[in-house]
Amino acid sequence: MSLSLRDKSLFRQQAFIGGLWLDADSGRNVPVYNPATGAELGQMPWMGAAETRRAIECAEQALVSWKKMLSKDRAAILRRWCNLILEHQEDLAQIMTAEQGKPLSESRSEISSSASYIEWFAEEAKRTYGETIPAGKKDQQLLTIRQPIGVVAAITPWNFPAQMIARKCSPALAAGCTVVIKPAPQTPYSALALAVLAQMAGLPDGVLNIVTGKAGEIGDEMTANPAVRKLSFTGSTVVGKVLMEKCALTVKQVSMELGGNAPFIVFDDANLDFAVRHVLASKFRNSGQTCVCANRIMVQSSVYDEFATKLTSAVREIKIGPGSNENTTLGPLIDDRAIDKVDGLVRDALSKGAKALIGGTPHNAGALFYAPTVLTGVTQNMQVFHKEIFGPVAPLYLFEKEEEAIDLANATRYGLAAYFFSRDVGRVWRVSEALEYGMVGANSGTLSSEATPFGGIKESGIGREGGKYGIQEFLEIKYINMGLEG
Ligand SMILES: NC(=O)c1ccc[n+]([C@@H]2O[C@H](COP(=O)([O-])OP(=O)(O)OC[C@H]3O[C@@H](n4cnc5c(N)ncnc54)[C@H](O)[C@@H]3O)[C@@H](O)[C@H]2O)c1
Ligand SMILES: O=C[C@H](O)CS(=O)(=O)O
Repeated sequence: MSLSLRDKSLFRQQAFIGGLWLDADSGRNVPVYNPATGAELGQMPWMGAAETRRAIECAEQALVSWKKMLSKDRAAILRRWCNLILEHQEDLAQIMTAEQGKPLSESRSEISSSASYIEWFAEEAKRTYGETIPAGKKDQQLLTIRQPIGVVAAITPWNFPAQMIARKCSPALAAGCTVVIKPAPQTPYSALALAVLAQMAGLPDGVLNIVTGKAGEIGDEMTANPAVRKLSFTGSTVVGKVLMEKCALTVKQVSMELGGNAPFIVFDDANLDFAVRHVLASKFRNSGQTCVCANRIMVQSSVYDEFATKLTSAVREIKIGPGSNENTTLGPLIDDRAIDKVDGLVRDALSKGAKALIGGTPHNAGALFYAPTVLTGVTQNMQVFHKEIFGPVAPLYLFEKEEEAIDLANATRYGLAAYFFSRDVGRVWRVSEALEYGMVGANSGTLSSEATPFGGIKESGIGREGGKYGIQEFLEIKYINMGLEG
Protein backbone atom coordinates (compact mmCIF):
# COMPACT_ATOMS: atom_id res chain seq x y z
CA MET A 1 0.00 0.00 0.00
CA SER A 2 1.51 3.39 -1.05
CA LEU A 3 -0.94 5.52 0.95
CA SER A 4 0.24 7.72 3.82
CA LEU A 5 -2.73 7.76 6.18
CA ARG A 6 -2.99 9.23 9.68
CA ASP A 7 -5.12 6.22 10.66
CA LYS A 8 -3.82 3.20 8.75
CA SER A 9 -6.65 1.02 10.12
CA LEU A 10 -8.98 2.65 7.58
CA PHE A 11 -7.31 0.87 4.65
CA ARG A 12 -8.79 -2.65 4.66
CA GLN A 13 -8.17 -5.40 2.12
CA GLN A 14 -10.76 -7.77 3.56
CA ALA A 15 -14.57 -7.87 3.29
CA PHE A 16 -16.77 -7.06 6.28
CA ILE A 17 -19.38 -9.69 7.23
CA GLY A 18 -21.13 -10.07 10.58
CA GLY A 19 -18.68 -7.67 12.21
CA LEU A 20 -15.66 -9.72 11.06
CA TRP A 21 -12.97 -8.82 8.50
CA LEU A 22 -12.73 -11.82 6.20
CA ASP A 23 -10.89 -13.19 3.16
CA ALA A 24 -12.72 -15.08 0.41
CA ASP A 25 -13.44 -18.73 1.20
CA SER A 26 -11.12 -19.63 -1.66
CA GLY A 27 -8.40 -17.34 -0.33
CA ARG A 28 -8.35 -15.66 -3.74
CA ASN A 29 -7.75 -11.91 -4.07
CA VAL A 30 -7.75 -9.61 -7.08
CA PRO A 31 -5.69 -6.43 -7.51
CA VAL A 32 -7.08 -2.90 -7.32
CA TYR A 33 -5.22 -0.25 -9.32
CA ASN A 34 -4.56 3.46 -8.97
CA PRO A 35 -5.97 4.89 -12.25
CA ALA A 36 -3.56 7.84 -12.22
CA THR A 37 -0.42 5.70 -12.13
CA GLY A 38 -1.54 2.19 -13.08
CA ALA A 39 0.24 0.94 -9.95
CA GLU A 40 -1.38 -1.76 -7.82
CA LEU A 41 -2.95 -0.08 -4.78
CA GLY A 42 -3.90 -3.28 -2.96
CA GLN A 43 -5.91 -6.49 -3.10
CA MET A 44 -9.62 -7.26 -2.73
CA PRO A 45 -11.22 -10.60 -1.69
CA TRP A 46 -12.79 -12.40 -4.65
CA MET A 47 -16.00 -13.61 -2.96
CA GLY A 48 -19.09 -15.18 -4.46
CA ALA A 49 -22.47 -16.69 -3.65
CA ALA A 50 -21.49 -18.58 -0.46
CA GLU A 51 -20.04 -15.54 1.29
CA THR A 52 -22.97 -13.42 0.12
CA ARG A 53 -25.41 -15.95 1.53
CA ARG A 54 -23.65 -15.81 4.90
CA ALA A 55 -23.71 -12.01 4.84
CA ILE A 56 -27.46 -12.06 4.21
CA GLU A 57 -27.89 -14.54 7.10
CA CYS A 58 -25.92 -12.18 9.37
CA ALA A 59 -28.08 -9.25 8.25
CA GLU A 60 -31.25 -11.27 8.89
CA GLN A 61 -30.13 -12.18 12.42
CA ALA A 62 -29.09 -8.61 13.22
CA LEU A 63 -32.40 -7.27 11.92
CA VAL A 64 -34.35 -8.67 14.87
CA SER A 65 -32.79 -6.32 17.43
CA TRP A 66 -31.84 -3.47 15.08
CA LYS A 67 -35.41 -2.82 13.99
CA LYS A 68 -36.61 -2.95 17.62
CA MET A 69 -34.04 -0.38 18.74
CA LEU A 70 -35.55 3.02 19.52
CA SER A 71 -35.21 5.25 16.46
CA LYS A 72 -33.43 7.85 18.57
CA ASP A 73 -30.83 5.23 19.53
CA ARG A 74 -30.31 4.28 15.89
CA ALA A 75 -30.03 7.99 15.17
CA ALA A 76 -27.33 8.41 17.82
CA ILE A 77 -25.19 5.68 16.22
CA LEU A 78 -25.62 7.25 12.77
CA ARG A 79 -24.69 10.64 14.22
CA ARG A 80 -21.48 9.15 15.69
CA TRP A 81 -20.73 7.59 12.29
CA CYS A 82 -21.18 10.98 10.62
CA ASN A 83 -18.85 12.66 13.11
CA LEU A 84 -16.17 9.98 12.71
CA ILE A 85 -16.32 10.35 8.93
CA LEU A 86 -15.73 14.09 9.24
CA GLU A 87 -12.90 13.52 11.72
CA HIS A 88 -11.25 11.15 9.19
CA GLN A 89 -12.14 13.21 6.12
CA GLU A 90 -8.56 13.64 4.90
CA ASP A 91 -7.68 9.96 5.15
CA LEU A 92 -10.94 9.00 3.43
CA ALA A 93 -10.24 11.52 0.67
CA GLN A 94 -6.73 10.14 0.15
CA ILE A 95 -8.12 6.61 -0.16
CA MET A 96 -10.80 7.75 -2.62
CA THR A 97 -8.41 9.69 -4.86
CA ALA A 98 -5.98 6.76 -4.88
CA GLU A 99 -8.61 4.23 -6.00
CA GLN A 100 -10.93 6.39 -8.11
CA GLY A 101 -8.62 9.11 -9.42
CA LYS A 102 -10.70 12.23 -8.78
CA PRO A 103 -8.91 15.39 -7.56
CA LEU A 104 -8.42 15.54 -3.79
CA SER A 105 -10.67 18.60 -3.60
CA GLU A 106 -13.51 16.57 -5.12
CA SER A 107 -12.80 13.63 -2.83
CA ARG A 108 -12.96 15.88 0.24
CA SER A 109 -16.22 17.31 -1.04
CA GLU A 110 -17.66 13.82 -1.58
CA ILE A 111 -16.71 12.77 1.96
CA SER A 112 -18.43 15.87 3.30
CA SER A 113 -21.50 15.13 1.19
CA SER A 114 -21.52 11.52 2.41
CA ALA A 115 -21.50 12.70 6.03
CA SER A 116 -24.36 15.10 5.22
CA TYR A 117 -26.55 12.23 4.01
CA ILE A 118 -25.86 10.26 7.20
CA GLU A 119 -26.60 13.32 9.34
CA TRP A 120 -29.82 13.97 7.41
CA PHE A 121 -31.13 10.42 7.84
CA ALA A 122 -30.08 10.25 11.48
CA GLU A 123 -32.69 12.96 11.94
CA GLU A 124 -35.22 11.38 9.56
CA ALA A 125 -35.04 8.18 11.67
CA LYS A 126 -37.07 10.02 14.30
CA ARG A 127 -39.76 11.16 11.87
CA THR A 128 -41.14 7.96 10.35
CA TYR A 129 -44.64 9.06 11.22
CA GLY A 130 -47.81 7.01 10.77
CA GLU A 131 -51.31 8.44 10.68
CA THR A 132 -54.81 7.90 12.04
CA ILE A 133 -57.73 7.80 9.61
CA PRO A 134 -61.26 8.93 10.57
CA ALA A 135 -63.21 5.73 11.16
CA GLY A 136 -66.19 4.91 8.94
CA LYS A 137 -67.91 2.90 11.64
CA LYS A 138 -68.57 3.18 15.40
CA ASP A 139 -66.14 1.49 17.82
CA GLN A 140 -63.37 1.42 15.24
CA GLN A 141 -59.93 3.00 14.95
CA LEU A 142 -58.09 3.13 11.63
CA LEU A 143 -54.38 3.87 11.53
CA THR A 144 -51.12 3.26 9.67
CA ILE A 145 -47.61 2.73 10.98
CA ARG A 146 -44.28 2.60 9.15
CA GLN A 147 -42.05 -0.45 9.52
CA PRO A 148 -38.64 -1.29 8.02
CA ILE A 149 -38.70 -3.37 4.83
CA GLY A 150 -36.11 -5.74 6.29
CA VAL A 151 -32.81 -6.97 4.79
CA VAL A 152 -31.61 -4.63 2.02
CA ALA A 153 -29.08 -5.48 -0.68
CA ALA A 154 -27.18 -2.58 -2.24
CA ILE A 155 -24.93 -2.49 -5.29
CA THR A 156 -22.93 0.66 -5.94
CA PRO A 157 -20.78 2.14 -8.76
CA TRP A 158 -17.17 3.33 -8.78
CA ASN A 159 -17.71 7.00 -9.62
CA PHE A 160 -18.86 8.13 -6.16
CA PRO A 161 -17.52 5.30 -4.01
CA ALA A 162 -18.42 6.86 -0.66
CA GLN A 163 -21.46 8.99 -1.42
CA MET A 164 -23.36 6.14 -3.07
CA ILE A 165 -22.81 4.00 0.05
CA ALA A 166 -23.97 6.79 2.39
CA ARG A 167 -26.94 7.71 0.17
CA LYS A 168 -28.25 4.13 0.31
CA CYS A 169 -27.11 2.86 3.70
CA SER A 170 -28.05 5.78 5.90
CA PRO A 171 -31.78 5.84 5.06
CA ALA A 172 -31.92 2.04 5.20
CA LEU A 173 -30.23 1.88 8.61
CA ALA A 174 -32.25 4.85 9.87
CA ALA A 175 -35.46 3.02 8.89
CA GLY A 176 -34.39 -0.05 10.92
CA CYS A 177 -33.23 -2.16 7.98
CA THR A 178 -29.96 -4.08 7.79
CA VAL A 179 -27.76 -3.95 4.70
CA VAL A 180 -25.48 -6.10 2.53
CA ILE A 181 -23.46 -4.02 0.06
CA LYS A 182 -21.41 -4.91 -2.98
CA PRO A 183 -19.18 -1.96 -3.98
CA ALA A 184 -17.63 -1.68 -7.45
CA PRO A 185 -14.46 -3.75 -7.89
CA GLN A 186 -12.54 -0.67 -9.03
CA THR A 187 -13.20 1.16 -5.75
CA PRO A 188 -13.72 -1.14 -2.75
CA TYR A 189 -11.57 0.72 -0.23
CA SER A 190 -13.81 3.74 0.36
CA ALA A 191 -16.70 1.43 1.26
CA LEU A 192 -14.51 -0.69 3.55
CA ALA A 193 -13.12 2.42 5.28
CA LEU A 194 -16.68 3.59 5.96
CA ALA A 195 -17.37 0.18 7.51
CA VAL A 196 -14.36 0.61 9.84
CA LEU A 197 -15.87 3.87 11.07
CA ALA A 198 -19.37 2.41 11.32
CA GLN A 199 -18.01 -0.34 13.58
CA MET A 200 -16.16 2.35 15.59
CA ALA A 201 -19.46 4.25 15.90
CA GLY A 202 -21.06 1.23 17.57
CA LEU A 203 -23.08 -0.21 14.71
CA PRO A 204 -23.95 -3.74 15.91
CA ASP A 205 -22.40 -6.71 14.10
CA GLY A 206 -24.35 -7.83 11.04
CA VAL A 207 -26.25 -4.55 10.58
CA LEU A 208 -23.86 -3.42 7.83
CA ASN A 209 -22.04 -5.98 5.68
CA ILE A 210 -19.73 -5.44 2.69
CA VAL A 211 -19.07 -8.25 0.23
CA THR A 212 -16.45 -7.84 -2.50
CA GLY A 213 -15.89 -10.05 -5.54
CA LYS A 214 -17.70 -11.67 -8.43
CA ALA A 215 -20.45 -9.19 -9.35
CA GLY A 216 -22.64 -11.69 -11.21
CA GLU A 217 -22.53 -14.35 -8.49
CA ILE A 218 -23.01 -11.87 -5.66
CA GLY A 219 -25.83 -10.16 -7.55
CA ASP A 220 -27.52 -13.47 -8.29
CA GLU A 221 -27.54 -14.37 -4.59
CA MET A 222 -28.80 -10.93 -3.62
CA THR A 223 -31.64 -11.00 -6.15
CA ALA A 224 -32.64 -14.64 -5.55
CA ASN A 225 -32.37 -14.91 -1.76
CA PRO A 226 -35.91 -14.52 -0.32
CA ALA A 227 -34.52 -12.98 2.89
CA VAL A 228 -33.58 -9.88 0.86
CA ARG A 229 -36.67 -7.70 0.61
CA LYS A 230 -35.21 -4.75 -1.27
CA LEU A 231 -32.48 -4.14 -3.83
CA SER A 232 -31.08 -0.63 -4.14
CA PHE A 233 -28.89 -0.31 -7.23
CA THR A 234 -26.86 2.54 -8.64
CA GLY A 235 -25.16 1.93 -11.93
CA SER A 236 -25.75 1.59 -15.64
CA THR A 237 -29.21 1.16 -17.10
CA VAL A 238 -28.23 -2.07 -18.82
CA VAL A 239 -27.25 -3.71 -15.51
CA GLY A 240 -30.21 -2.18 -13.72
CA LYS A 241 -32.57 -3.91 -16.16
CA VAL A 242 -30.91 -7.28 -15.53
CA LEU A 243 -31.22 -6.87 -11.77
CA MET A 244 -34.84 -5.70 -11.94
CA GLU A 245 -35.73 -8.80 -13.93
CA LYS A 246 -34.01 -11.09 -11.42
CA CYS A 247 -35.72 -9.38 -8.47
CA ALA A 248 -39.14 -10.05 -9.98
CA LEU A 249 -38.87 -13.78 -9.12
CA THR A 250 -39.12 -13.01 -5.41
CA VAL A 251 -41.10 -9.77 -5.82
CA LYS A 252 -38.38 -7.63 -4.23
CA GLN A 253 -38.83 -3.90 -4.07
CA VAL A 254 -36.21 -2.04 -6.10
CA SER A 255 -34.67 1.42 -6.19
CA MET A 256 -32.84 2.07 -9.43
CA GLU A 257 -30.46 5.02 -9.92
CA LEU A 258 -29.35 4.49 -13.49
CA GLY A 259 -27.74 6.20 -16.48
CA GLY A 260 -28.26 9.70 -17.77
CA ASN A 261 -27.96 11.79 -20.94
CA ALA A 262 -28.37 15.32 -19.61
CA PRO A 263 -29.18 18.19 -21.96
CA PHE A 264 -27.66 21.57 -21.07
CA ILE A 265 -29.58 24.28 -22.97
CA VAL A 266 -28.21 27.82 -23.37
CA PHE A 267 -30.83 30.26 -24.63
CA ASP A 268 -29.97 33.56 -26.32
CA ASP A 269 -31.09 35.52 -23.23
CA ALA A 270 -28.75 33.62 -20.89
CA ASN A 271 -25.78 35.15 -19.05
CA LEU A 272 -23.11 33.34 -21.11
CA ASP A 273 -20.24 33.70 -18.63
CA PHE A 274 -22.50 32.35 -15.88
CA ALA A 275 -23.58 29.46 -18.13
CA VAL A 276 -19.94 28.65 -18.98
CA ARG A 277 -19.06 28.43 -15.28
CA HIS A 278 -21.93 25.97 -14.79
CA VAL A 279 -20.89 23.87 -17.78
CA LEU A 280 -17.47 23.49 -16.16
CA ALA A 281 -19.10 22.50 -12.84
CA SER A 282 -21.46 20.04 -14.50
CA LYS A 283 -19.43 18.63 -17.39
CA PHE A 284 -15.90 18.30 -16.00
CA ARG A 285 -16.54 17.27 -12.38
CA ASN A 286 -15.04 13.79 -11.77
CA SER A 287 -13.59 14.02 -15.33
CA GLY A 288 -17.14 13.90 -16.66
CA GLN A 289 -17.82 10.56 -14.94
CA THR A 290 -21.07 11.43 -13.24
CA CYS A 291 -24.62 10.37 -14.05
CA VAL A 292 -25.81 14.00 -14.08
CA CYS A 293 -23.06 15.49 -16.25
CA ALA A 294 -24.05 17.83 -19.06
CA ASN A 295 -23.98 15.28 -21.89
CA ARG A 296 -25.45 17.36 -24.74
CA ILE A 297 -24.85 21.14 -24.72
CA MET A 298 -27.45 22.89 -26.88
CA VAL A 299 -26.83 26.57 -27.72
CA GLN A 300 -29.22 28.95 -29.48
CA SER A 301 -27.87 30.01 -32.89
CA SER A 302 -27.42 33.74 -32.19
CA VAL A 303 -25.02 33.10 -29.26
CA TYR A 304 -23.48 29.83 -30.44
CA ASP A 305 -20.09 31.12 -31.63
CA GLU A 306 -19.62 33.45 -28.64
CA PHE A 307 -20.49 30.69 -26.21
CA ALA A 308 -18.17 28.19 -27.95
CA THR A 309 -15.29 30.67 -27.74
CA LYS A 310 -15.92 31.44 -24.05
CA LEU A 311 -16.22 27.76 -23.15
CA THR A 312 -13.03 26.83 -25.01
CA SER A 313 -11.09 29.56 -23.21
CA ALA A 314 -12.35 28.30 -19.85
CA VAL A 315 -11.53 24.65 -20.71
CA ARG A 316 -8.00 25.72 -21.60
CA GLU A 317 -7.50 26.64 -17.91
CA ILE A 318 -8.29 23.10 -16.69
CA LYS A 319 -5.33 21.45 -14.94
CA ILE A 320 -5.12 17.77 -15.92
CA GLY A 321 -3.05 15.38 -13.80
CA PRO A 322 -3.04 12.93 -10.87
CA GLY A 323 -5.78 13.73 -8.36
CA SER A 324 -3.18 13.64 -5.57
CA ASN A 325 -1.69 16.91 -6.89
CA GLU A 326 -3.43 19.75 -5.08
CA ASN A 327 -3.66 21.92 -8.20
CA THR A 328 -5.22 19.22 -10.38
CA THR A 329 -8.78 19.94 -11.54
CA LEU A 330 -9.15 17.00 -13.94
CA GLY A 331 -8.02 13.48 -13.08
CA PRO A 332 -7.87 10.22 -15.08
CA LEU A 333 -10.75 8.07 -16.27
CA ILE A 334 -11.37 4.88 -14.32
CA ASP A 335 -9.98 2.27 -16.72
CA ASP A 336 -8.99 1.32 -20.29
CA ARG A 337 -12.59 0.54 -21.24
CA ALA A 338 -13.57 4.09 -20.31
CA ILE A 339 -10.79 5.65 -22.41
CA ASP A 340 -11.68 3.50 -25.42
CA LYS A 341 -15.39 4.37 -25.10
CA VAL A 342 -14.79 8.13 -24.86
CA ASP A 343 -12.23 8.17 -27.67
CA GLY A 344 -14.55 6.08 -29.84
CA LEU A 345 -17.40 8.58 -29.39
CA VAL A 346 -15.11 11.51 -30.24
CA ARG A 347 -13.70 9.78 -33.32
CA ASP A 348 -17.21 8.94 -34.52
CA ALA A 349 -18.30 12.58 -34.16
CA LEU A 350 -15.18 13.90 -35.93
CA SER A 351 -15.64 11.39 -38.75
CA LYS A 352 -19.18 12.71 -39.29
CA GLY A 353 -18.19 16.37 -39.48
CA ALA A 354 -17.78 17.63 -35.90
CA LYS A 355 -14.73 19.78 -35.08
CA ALA A 356 -12.61 19.78 -31.90
CA LEU A 357 -11.97 23.37 -30.73
CA ILE A 358 -9.76 21.92 -27.99
CA GLY A 359 -8.74 18.37 -27.01
CA GLY A 360 -10.23 15.51 -28.99
CA THR A 361 -7.59 12.89 -28.09
CA PRO A 362 -6.23 10.99 -25.06
CA HIS A 363 -3.81 13.10 -23.00
CA ASN A 364 -0.13 12.33 -22.40
CA ALA A 365 -0.49 12.84 -18.62
CA GLY A 366 -0.84 9.07 -18.41
CA ALA A 367 -2.53 6.00 -19.87
CA LEU A 368 -5.98 6.81 -18.50
CA PHE A 369 -6.09 10.57 -19.07
CA TYR A 370 -8.32 12.13 -21.73
CA ALA A 371 -7.85 15.75 -22.83
CA PRO A 372 -10.74 18.07 -21.88
CA THR A 373 -12.56 18.47 -25.18
CA VAL A 374 -15.03 20.88 -26.81
CA LEU A 375 -16.68 19.66 -30.03
CA THR A 376 -18.69 21.93 -32.34
CA GLY A 377 -20.97 21.05 -35.21
CA VAL A 378 -22.32 18.03 -33.38
CA THR A 379 -25.58 16.56 -34.66
CA GLN A 380 -28.11 13.87 -33.76
CA ASN A 381 -26.70 11.37 -36.25
CA MET A 382 -23.54 11.05 -34.15
CA GLN A 383 -23.31 8.36 -31.45
CA VAL A 384 -22.34 10.96 -28.84
CA PHE A 385 -25.92 12.33 -28.92
CA HIS A 386 -27.42 9.03 -27.76
CA LYS A 387 -24.74 7.64 -25.42
CA GLU A 388 -23.68 8.59 -21.89
CA ILE A 389 -20.17 9.93 -22.62
CA PHE A 390 -18.78 9.53 -19.10
CA GLY A 391 -15.71 11.56 -20.00
CA PRO A 392 -14.48 15.20 -20.25
CA VAL A 393 -16.08 15.87 -23.65
CA ALA A 394 -18.45 18.83 -24.23
CA PRO A 395 -20.38 18.37 -27.52
CA LEU A 396 -22.11 21.58 -28.72
CA TYR A 397 -25.39 21.40 -30.68
CA LEU A 398 -27.05 24.37 -32.38
CA PHE A 399 -30.78 25.16 -32.24
CA GLU A 400 -33.00 27.98 -33.49
CA LYS A 401 -36.22 28.00 -31.42
CA GLU A 402 -37.29 27.05 -27.87
CA GLU A 403 -39.57 24.25 -29.09
CA GLU A 404 -36.72 22.71 -31.06
CA ALA A 405 -34.45 22.76 -27.99
CA ILE A 406 -37.07 21.00 -25.87
CA ASP A 407 -37.73 18.35 -28.51
CA LEU A 408 -33.97 17.79 -28.89
CA ALA A 409 -33.51 17.59 -25.10
CA ASN A 410 -36.31 15.04 -24.68
CA ALA A 411 -35.19 12.86 -27.62
CA THR A 412 -33.62 10.18 -25.39
CA ARG A 413 -34.65 7.10 -23.36
CA TYR A 414 -33.00 8.64 -20.33
CA GLY A 415 -34.63 11.06 -17.92
CA LEU A 416 -32.30 11.80 -15.02
CA ALA A 417 -31.03 15.42 -15.04
CA ALA A 418 -31.50 18.39 -17.40
CA TYR A 419 -30.23 21.98 -17.26
CA PHE A 420 -31.05 25.23 -19.01
CA PHE A 421 -30.03 28.86 -18.78
CA SER A 422 -32.36 31.77 -19.47
CA ARG A 423 -33.26 35.06 -17.78
CA ASP A 424 -36.81 35.08 -19.13
CA VAL A 425 -39.08 34.10 -16.22
CA GLY A 426 -41.86 32.82 -18.48
CA ARG A 427 -39.38 30.67 -20.38
CA VAL A 428 -37.90 29.33 -17.08
CA TRP A 429 -41.32 28.07 -16.04
CA ARG A 430 -42.29 26.71 -19.50
CA VAL A 431 -39.02 24.84 -20.01
CA SER A 432 -38.88 23.49 -16.42
CA GLU A 433 -42.29 21.88 -16.99
CA ALA A 434 -41.58 20.66 -20.54
CA LEU A 435 -38.32 18.83 -19.86
CA GLU A 436 -38.94 15.07 -19.27
CA TYR A 437 -36.45 14.53 -16.44
CA GLY A 438 -36.51 13.73 -12.74
CA MET A 439 -34.34 16.72 -11.90
CA VAL A 440 -34.01 20.10 -13.64
CA GLY A 441 -31.39 22.80 -13.06
CA ALA A 442 -32.81 26.18 -14.08
CA ASN A 443 -29.80 28.54 -14.23
CA SER A 444 -27.96 25.94 -12.20
CA GLY A 445 -25.53 23.22 -13.28
CA THR A 446 -25.47 21.36 -9.97
CA LEU A 447 -28.30 19.47 -8.29
CA SER A 448 -27.13 17.07 -5.59
CA SER A 449 -28.05 17.69 -1.96
CA GLU A 450 -28.97 15.48 0.98
CA ALA A 451 -32.15 17.56 1.38
CA THR A 452 -33.57 16.94 -2.09
CA PRO A 453 -35.04 13.97 -4.00
CA PHE A 454 -32.35 12.59 -6.35
CA GLY A 455 -33.54 10.29 -9.12
CA GLY A 456 -34.76 9.87 -12.65
CA ILE A 457 -37.68 8.83 -14.86
CA LYS A 458 -37.91 6.72 -18.02
CA GLU A 459 -34.80 4.49 -18.28
CA SER A 460 -32.86 6.52 -15.71
CA GLY A 461 -34.45 4.79 -12.79
CA ILE A 462 -37.09 4.21 -10.15
CA GLY A 463 -37.35 5.89 -6.74
CA ARG A 464 -35.64 8.81 -5.06
CA GLU A 465 -32.61 9.13 -2.77
CA GLY A 466 -32.23 11.99 -0.30
CA GLY A 467 -34.67 14.43 1.19
CA LYS A 468 -37.87 13.47 2.96
CA TYR A 469 -38.43 10.80 0.27
CA GLY A 470 -35.20 8.84 0.77
CA ILE A 471 -36.23 7.00 3.93
CA GLN A 472 -39.65 6.07 2.49
CA GLU A 473 -37.82 3.77 0.05
CA PHE A 474 -36.96 1.52 3.03
CA LEU A 475 -40.29 1.59 4.89
CA GLU A 476 -43.46 -0.44 4.51
CA ILE A 477 -46.88 1.06 5.29
CA LYS A 478 -48.93 -1.13 7.61
CA TYR A 479 -52.65 -0.37 7.89
CA ILE A 480 -54.27 -1.37 11.18
CA ASN A 481 -58.05 -1.67 11.50
CA MET A 482 -58.72 -1.69 15.22
CA GLY A 483 -62.13 -2.78 16.48
CA LEU A 484 -63.06 -1.43 19.93
CA GLU A 485 -65.27 -3.55 22.20
CA GLY A 486 -68.77 -1.99 22.53
N1 LIG B 1 -28.41 7.64 -11.18
C1 LIG B 1 -27.41 7.71 -10.33
O1 LIG B 1 -27.55 8.18 -9.19
C2 LIG B 1 -26.07 7.19 -10.73
C3 LIG B 1 -24.99 7.48 -9.89
C4 LIG B 1 -23.73 6.98 -10.27
C5 LIG B 1 -23.56 6.23 -11.44
N2 LIG B 1 -24.63 5.99 -12.23
C6 LIG B 1 -24.48 5.24 -13.47
O2 LIG B 1 -23.56 4.14 -13.28
C7 LIG B 1 -22.83 3.92 -14.49
C8 LIG B 1 -21.36 3.95 -14.20
O3 LIG B 1 -21.05 3.12 -13.11
P1 LIG B 1 -20.52 1.65 -13.38
O4 LIG B 1 -19.64 1.60 -14.59
O5 LIG B 1 -19.97 1.12 -12.10
O6 LIG B 1 -21.88 0.90 -13.71
P2 LIG B 1 -22.11 -0.67 -13.81
O7 LIG B 1 -23.55 -0.84 -14.00
O8 LIG B 1 -21.17 -1.32 -14.74
O9 LIG B 1 -21.71 -1.21 -12.34
C9 LIG B 1 -22.38 -0.73 -11.22
C10 LIG B 1 -22.27 -1.78 -10.12
O10 LIG B 1 -22.96 -2.94 -10.55
C11 LIG B 1 -22.11 -4.07 -10.46
N3 LIG B 1 -22.53 -5.03 -11.46
C12 LIG B 1 -22.25 -5.06 -12.78
N4 LIG B 1 -22.86 -6.11 -13.37
C13 LIG B 1 -23.54 -6.76 -12.38
C14 LIG B 1 -24.36 -7.93 -12.33
N5 LIG B 1 -24.64 -8.64 -13.42
N6 LIG B 1 -24.90 -8.30 -11.13
C15 LIG B 1 -24.64 -7.58 -10.02
N7 LIG B 1 -23.86 -6.47 -10.00
C16 LIG B 1 -23.34 -6.08 -11.17
C17 LIG B 1 -20.72 -3.52 -10.64
O11 LIG B 1 -19.74 -4.39 -10.10
C18 LIG B 1 -20.84 -2.22 -9.83
O12 LIG B 1 -20.70 -2.51 -8.46
C19 LIG B 1 -23.22 5.05 -15.42
O13 LIG B 1 -24.22 4.61 -16.31
C20 LIG B 1 -23.81 6.11 -14.49
O14 LIG B 1 -24.74 6.95 -15.12
C21 LIG B 1 -25.90 6.46 -11.90
O1 LIG C 1 -23.02 10.12 -10.61
C1 LIG C 1 -23.98 10.29 -9.93
C2 LIG C 1 -23.96 11.09 -8.66
O2 LIG C 1 -25.17 10.83 -8.03
C3 LIG C 1 -23.71 12.51 -8.99
S1 LIG C 1 -24.01 13.63 -7.69
O3 LIG C 1 -22.76 13.73 -6.90
O4 LIG C 1 -25.11 13.08 -6.85
O5 LIG C 1 -24.38 14.89 -8.32
